[in-house]
Amino acid sequence: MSAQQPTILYTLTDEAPRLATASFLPIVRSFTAPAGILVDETDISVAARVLASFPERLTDAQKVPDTLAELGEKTLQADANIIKLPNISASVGQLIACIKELQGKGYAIPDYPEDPKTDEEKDIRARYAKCIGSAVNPVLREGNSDRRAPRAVKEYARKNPHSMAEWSQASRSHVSHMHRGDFYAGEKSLTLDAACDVKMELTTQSGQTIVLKPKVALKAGEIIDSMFMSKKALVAFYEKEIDDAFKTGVMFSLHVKATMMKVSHPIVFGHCVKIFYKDAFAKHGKLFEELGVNVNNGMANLYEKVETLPQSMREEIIKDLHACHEGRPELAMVDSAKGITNFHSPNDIIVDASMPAMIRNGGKMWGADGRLKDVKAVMPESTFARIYQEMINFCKWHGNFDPRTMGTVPNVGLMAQQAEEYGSHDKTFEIQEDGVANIVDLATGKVLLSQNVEKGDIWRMCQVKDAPIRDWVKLAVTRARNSGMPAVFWLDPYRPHEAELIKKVETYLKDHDTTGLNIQIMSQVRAMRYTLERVIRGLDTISVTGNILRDYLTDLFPIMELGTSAKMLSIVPLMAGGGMYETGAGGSAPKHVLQLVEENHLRWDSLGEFLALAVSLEDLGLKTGNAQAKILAQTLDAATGKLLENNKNPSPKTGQLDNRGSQFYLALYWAQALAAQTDDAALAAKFAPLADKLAAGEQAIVAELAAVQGKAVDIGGYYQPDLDKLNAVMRPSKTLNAALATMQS
Ligand SMILES: NC(=O)C1=CN([C@@H]2O[C@H](COP(=O)(O)OP(=O)(O)OC[C@H]3O[C@@H](n4cnc5c(N)ncnc54)[C@H](OP(=O)(O)O)[C@@H]3O)[C@@H](O)[C@H]2O)C=CC1
Ligand SMILES: O=C(O)CCC(=O)C(=O)O
Ligand SMILES: [Mg+2]
Repeated sequence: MSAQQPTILYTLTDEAPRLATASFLPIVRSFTAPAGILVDETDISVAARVLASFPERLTDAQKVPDTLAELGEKTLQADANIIKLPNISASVGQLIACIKELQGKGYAIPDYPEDPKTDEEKDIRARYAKCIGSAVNPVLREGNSDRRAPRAVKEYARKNPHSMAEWSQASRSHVSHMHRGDFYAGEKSLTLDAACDVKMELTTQSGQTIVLKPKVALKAGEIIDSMFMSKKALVAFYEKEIDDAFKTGVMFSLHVKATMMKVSHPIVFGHCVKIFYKDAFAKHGKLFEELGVNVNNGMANLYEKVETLPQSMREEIIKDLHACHEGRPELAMVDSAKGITNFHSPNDIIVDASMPAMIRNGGKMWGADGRLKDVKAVMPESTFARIYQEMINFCKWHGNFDPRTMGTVPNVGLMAQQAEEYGSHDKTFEIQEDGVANIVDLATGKVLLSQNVEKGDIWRMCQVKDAPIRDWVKLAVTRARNSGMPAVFWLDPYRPHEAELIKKVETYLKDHDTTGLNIQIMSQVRAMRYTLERVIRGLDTISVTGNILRDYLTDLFPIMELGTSAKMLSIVPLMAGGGMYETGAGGSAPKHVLQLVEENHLRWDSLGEFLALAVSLEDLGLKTGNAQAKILAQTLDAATGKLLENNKNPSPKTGQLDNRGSQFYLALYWAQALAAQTDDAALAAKFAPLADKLAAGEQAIVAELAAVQGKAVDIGGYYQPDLDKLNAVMRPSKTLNAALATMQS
């Protein structure tokens, strides 16, 4: 990395965004090089993170640095300017597939020990645990979150509305959540006057004291919570809801966020599978245990383990599993064509994306027969589930939203420094024995928060530091001022954690000039209702939320308004002064990779990348005084607007314009805008020849990009594609490549 040159760090991630980067980075560099801006890449893919975990097993040539840790350190520096694409938050299944692929490529990394016994196996497992789930975002998110639909994107959606299925008042779809015994029910919370160190320990009924977490350093002003989910209550809840769905003939679905809540949600998921297949587990439970089956990783894990059995036993088990369906409701499918149900893997139905998809579909999900049906959406934790029920109630009454007229709902989210539940997995435990779970001040021995727990309960501690809360309040006021929109803090005074937050919000709002601003605090359900009443009248409202609602709402509203969260502008103003620009608010779309490999068509829309790059350049211009960076930003925005106007987004259909074609049009419009601007004649002169070459080559380029489609291609790997093969597949237009090359020479 060069210290002198202004630098943008561009992340290499996984799946569709990684593919799109192979063609987009050369374009970006052709535009930034003439302005003296360096674009460095940093590989934070799951494959790179796995390799960085086992340096001692790799040859010198194979070793890779711990780029994620390096990037995490960079976020603490004032000059950080990072473009962060979505990455895989791996399930155990995905991790194992990644390990196999890397082993096949000659990397001597160890197998994933599913049931570690020796110290060595425990060490390996602990290292791999750091690669599972949402392992990247929490390291980099050293700031709060500002996500919104840019005006041009919203306008485009108004003029080109995506499909929205109709809602019927007779719909039987609904949300079911626990009403007692969940994390919400018994939460305790406090704000610390002074810094201290605490431990988390369990005093069992038999009188033993087990230290679960020896030390957590807490700062003054920090809010901490202790909460638990009762296993007994959870299991009873599942029994009741499965039974209810069966009796009333409605399809059953379970929605969790096992990527982010990587310790608690696989357990919550596993209990549901065990209850659903209760009879088969009663009969074969012991054998499943011997086989090392862990349904917290989904039914896929069970089927895989059962494969190793002799045929007759295997057939009996499969028969017994099928027999369970008789007294059970129909299960929602992830892929009905392939027979993949909602229980296949906990990462297959990720609540922030799955619930909006269900609501957009008129409250329906796919059944095994490939038809859309009403569904019971089970989300055990009541804390946030109720917002979805409120939206469903609203849709039943008012009908589906209309993207042509609906208002917009940007979000300001409390996220920095592993705020709230999303930072809790190293402080989450499955209780081994009945007892009392205490958070204890290490210096004084005083018990700060205490819970009575039972075997199997999930107990966790969450934290949120004071500085991020102040920063969040400031960001909310700034966004309200800059946008002129009302801002609503979605905070529930009946929830102890949020009651503590409300006190702080009320205090810190006084630090700002809020004259003329409409800033309110409402519980989630009221906030949803208030926002939706405005939405259908075409009015805009900022949602100011904690970390989980940040995640949920920034998929929910964009999916209603724009058809996808990929078109969101997603900024993380880093607290140390730098900026991280996330691309979109969605994921990495595995289906897109499959289509590319089978048909050489990439439907991924890089609009999120275009939007992020523009704000990244704008910020770089402001902070380094590089006037050309500002011009690059303005012209890129204009080019993105033109791209939308001219409908040059990728089509999902093979044979039509895809990601590569869309990127070409962006380059054409960007070069034309740069050539046409009059603020910097030298820059205009540099880009005029490129604009001419791209305009003259349009037909040839589009034809070259279309000619390759329709055939299978090999990119040399899923988790670690072969770079030569990837570049060849993603950059098939000789005319475009030659034009871009003239800018870097
Ligand atoms: N910030 C991050 O790093 C995040 C990472 N993830 C990870 O992403 C993976 C998949 O998650 P999932 O919940 O399925 O969500 P996705 O957002 O990947 O997928 C939902 C659907 O949205 C559409 N979509 C999303 N982005 C784009 C885009 N840029 N262009 C076109 N269409 C898009 C696709 O629809 P269609 O198929 O119709 O084209 C896709 O199938 C998981 O590994 C998850 O952990 C998830 C969220 C955020
Ligand atoms: O990190 C992840 O797994 C998902 C992040 C996410 O969904 C979000 O921030 O919107
Ligand atoms: Mg999300």
